[in-house]
Amino acid sequence: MHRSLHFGSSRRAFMGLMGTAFFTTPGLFAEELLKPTPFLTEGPFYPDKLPLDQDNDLIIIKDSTTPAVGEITHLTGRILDKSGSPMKDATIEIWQCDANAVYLHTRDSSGKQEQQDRNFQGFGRFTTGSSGEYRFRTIKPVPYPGRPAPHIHIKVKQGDKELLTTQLMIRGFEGNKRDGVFSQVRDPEKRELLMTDFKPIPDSKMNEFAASFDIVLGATPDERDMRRPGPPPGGRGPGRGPGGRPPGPPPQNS
Ligand SMILES: O=C(O)c1ccc(O)c(O)c1
Repeated sequence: MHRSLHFGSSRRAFMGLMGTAFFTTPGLFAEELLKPTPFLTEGPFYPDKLPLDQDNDLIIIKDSTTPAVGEITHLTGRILDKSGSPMKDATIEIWQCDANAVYLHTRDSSGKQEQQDRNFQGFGRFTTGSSGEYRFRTIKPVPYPGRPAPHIHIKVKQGDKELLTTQLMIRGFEGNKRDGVFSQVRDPEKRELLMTDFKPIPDSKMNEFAASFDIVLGATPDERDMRRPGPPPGGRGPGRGPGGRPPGPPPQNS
């Protein structure tokens, strides 16, 4: 009793000393679980034809000498499991519209031939090594008609398994509050987990940005289910499971 009390108070003091590092340094304390990155819909524009160049540099297609239009952004981060261990051999895919709001999808680009930036790769892939780190060079996302929150679509796979589909938003961007898709994430803490700062890189001659975004895998199907609001007043209704979703496969967002 005395021992554990003593341990408790010294642990608190230790945590105080560690400050936020305790909470933000994954893998330091195995018993601390990280908050899983929330799911968000794939949206309608995962490329229908993948580009020939699928590398992690979306600014330059193959060995072109003309870069994409837009504000160059270095997007980096780690793919972690809930206990903070890096995930090796995880493939992260990103896709986003170009600086003129055109996706690499015929349903979007066919009516926008004039405005499409043909120098933007629109889609990229990176497979992690043992550090779990990933790295992309892309553009700072821009608003899309009907999507006032600029965003980068993300999918994480391991082998044939899709582990997470989500979207990354720009922290502090004014349009975030008006975005209907992002509003599917109601919990402010979860919204926070889908935003990061896009910081100007000091002294960058090309006014580049750096954005860091760690992805934590391990959301359960219920945590991924953003479509259905909580149980209606007076009960969940017939045939609904404890998560408030009807039995059967998880809903597909469109
Ligand atoms: O619902 C839509 O129109 C829509 C458009 C673009 C997106 O990136 C998206 O996720 C949804």
